[in-house]
Amino acid sequence: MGETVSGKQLSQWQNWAKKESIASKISPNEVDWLLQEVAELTHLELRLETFKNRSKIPLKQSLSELTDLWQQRLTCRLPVQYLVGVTPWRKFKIKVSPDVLIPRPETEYIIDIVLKAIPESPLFDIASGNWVDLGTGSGAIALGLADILTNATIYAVDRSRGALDIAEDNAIEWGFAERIHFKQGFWWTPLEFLRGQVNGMVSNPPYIPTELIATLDPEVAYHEPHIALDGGEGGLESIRYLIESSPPYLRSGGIWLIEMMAGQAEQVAQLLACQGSYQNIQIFPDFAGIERFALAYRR
Ligand SMILES: C[S@@+](CC[C@H](N)C(=O)[O-])C[C@H]1O[C@@H](n2cnc3c(N)ncnc32)[C@H](O)[C@@H]1O
Repeated sequence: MGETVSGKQLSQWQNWAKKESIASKISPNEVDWLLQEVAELTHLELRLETFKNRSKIPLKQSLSELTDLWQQRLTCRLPVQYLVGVTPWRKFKIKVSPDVLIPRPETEYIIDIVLKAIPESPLFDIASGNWVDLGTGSGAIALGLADILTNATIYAVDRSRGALDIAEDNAIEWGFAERIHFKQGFWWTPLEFLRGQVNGMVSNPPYIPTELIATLDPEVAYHEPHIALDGGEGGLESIRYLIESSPPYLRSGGIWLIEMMAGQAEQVAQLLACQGSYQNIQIFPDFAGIERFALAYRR
């Protein structure tokens, strides 16, 4: 339930939440992130506290509800994105819930790699036709593809019904409901009808070795869905499967592009080369210079 508070009251709450955050080794900037959503104040207004002298600030949730939320952040290490219910990703504000992986800033770059990869394909019509986002989660990659490939039809697959519900909401919110088709199932399985007709497959599959999951930050290990993280023993189970299963679906010259974990590039390139159906295999670094993306073209 919302309430209207004075700027002074909000500033007091902001200061309390920031102090508690610092004591819990959580970035105090996250408090402003929450307040941007709840109080509809800008990042700058919050940082400079220019709202302090306002007599009335409407809040979508009461201060006592905000306190409860912040306690969850501090004690349960619930990611702030799940508290707020949205996260920024490329030009989108994406709805998220604990049913989906929070789309990461690194993954934004996969859409730019698609743009770099398209001119290198021998297919003149590669930017249109059928494109696929396997393991769509919140639908972030599907939205990114629909945004840059304005004449393409996107098929977005996930095994998780909860994830697809969120992804569908995001597609509707951003006006892509007509061009993104959602399917529930195991990787390519719900897309049998697209055999030999896909121009591009883009995926950010689970790639964390099972044995490492318990060592991740509690925000990730306790709250993000393990189906989105767990890449099996060694981490390459899903990537290996995508390498083996994709050739029958891709047109000759079609794009195969995935995100992977630091340290997996050499093995992924080798698996692609040994499979025999791919050519022009390339590895791309993320903004930190770490090799995180593998691209190949169907022979
Ligand atoms: C790392 S998350 C990526 C989510 C989203 N694409 C992103 O980049 O933020 C991996 C996604 O793959 C889905 N997934 C895992 N195994 C799958 C399978 N066998 N078939 C289809 N989707 C699967 C998970 O539910 C999860 O949404």
